[in-house]
Amino acid sequence: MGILEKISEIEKEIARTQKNKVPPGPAESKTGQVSGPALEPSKSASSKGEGFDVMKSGDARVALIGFPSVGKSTFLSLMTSTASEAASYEFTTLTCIPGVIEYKGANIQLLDLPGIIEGAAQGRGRGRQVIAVARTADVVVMMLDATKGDVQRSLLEKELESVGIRLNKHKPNIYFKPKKGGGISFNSTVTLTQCSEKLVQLILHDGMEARGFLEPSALVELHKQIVTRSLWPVHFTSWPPLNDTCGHHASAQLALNLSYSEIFNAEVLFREDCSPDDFIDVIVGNRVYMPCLYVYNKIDQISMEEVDRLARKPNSVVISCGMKLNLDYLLEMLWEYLALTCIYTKKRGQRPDFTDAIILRKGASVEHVCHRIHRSLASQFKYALVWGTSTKYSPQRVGLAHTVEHEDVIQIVKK
Ligand SMILES: Nc1nc2c(ncn2[C@@H]2O[C@H](COP(=O)(O)OP(=O)(O)OP(=O)(O)O)[C@@H](O)[C@H]2O)c(=O)[nH]1
Ligand SMILES: [K+]
Ligand SMILES: [Mg+2]
Repeated sequence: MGILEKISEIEKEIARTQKNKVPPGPAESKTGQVSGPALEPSKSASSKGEGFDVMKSGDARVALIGFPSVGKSTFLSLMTSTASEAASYEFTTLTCIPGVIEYKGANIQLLDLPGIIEGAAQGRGRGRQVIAVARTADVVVMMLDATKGDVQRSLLEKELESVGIRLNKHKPNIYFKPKKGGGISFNSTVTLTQCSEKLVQLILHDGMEARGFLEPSALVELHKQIVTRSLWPVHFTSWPPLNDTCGHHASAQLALNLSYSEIFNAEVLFREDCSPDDFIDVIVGNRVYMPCLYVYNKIDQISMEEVDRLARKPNSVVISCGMKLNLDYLLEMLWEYLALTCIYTKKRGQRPDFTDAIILRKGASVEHVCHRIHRSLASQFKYALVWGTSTKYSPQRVGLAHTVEHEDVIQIVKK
């Protein structure tokens, strides 16, 4: 097959599998002025912003995480006007290289990073710095080599998990409050299929409480979880050692000691059917819940069946940087995952200005809007009128603390 035929084949395949996967209701710009990405690689190599302490800039930050030589730098050079050196040898990139994607009027900071490998979280290579940068991102793009995607993906997921990064998960809806006394009060507003009051107590209490509740296989699993999440403030011992008990002594008496700080008094309310892992995340705290887009690059190297399989995976996009395939769709998905809030302003007696959106992160307030318009506006602020989904009535008078929502229209009234 010639190269052009191959490209058209892949394009057809992508059209079949991916185009209809776009989540409903994308945040279309009302102006219709969709500023496309700069697809031409830039010649001007920028040496600015090297090292890992890159200033946050623009409306959102996306970090490129992946094994060496999956095409992260090639991607940055394609999507932004920054050139990042790409080469066929591993660890070409040694620092954090920032670029900017201009899309729908937003400036999205894209960070090219060194490749990471298994053991990154323990400090292998520059893994620790890379993961620290990933923690600061609004969305992680996990770039994978389509020819070896699945293995790389699960290894990297484990690395990120181990430092408390939770991908494509929301914060578990569990109310948890340690108390001075009164024991453990446990309640749930939904039917629980993975946790029970007993298990919650077991997780909160110290060692001996656990005896008899857990099967050896469950203990082995628990132990694995604790070991893989090395940052847990959890101490775990068992006797006999778990390796010996695995499968052999099904009825062995196990002494389990699991402790964070041995919580005996707390209020626990499950508002969601969470797993024991989710609950432990809540106790430990300090977790980062982050959207992640899995991007399989180099699909020019794999069979059509494989393209099809990868394209159908959840949270996944297939691309080829080499052949510039499906990059527009990737941008659309990225925009969805960033879930930015676009606000339109309106002057008194005039129609809203839909040509110039103010782009903010989710959860932004009227005060954030003011700061975007003018530095001193918040100090002169009297009230604002808001039309849109964030208010009960349209318009509604609101104060600086009011949280705006996507596509709200706002009119600010000064003192
Ligand atoms: N066949 C093919 N090769 C690609 C594609 N994208 C990138 N490459 C090649 O893959 C190699 C590695 O690309 P880089 O952009 O340096 O990869 P990287 O992930 O930045 O690598 P490190 O910085 O070393 O971690 C280069 O030889 C690229 O030309 C693609 O879509 N198809
Ligand atoms: K490389
Ligand atoms: Mg690179």
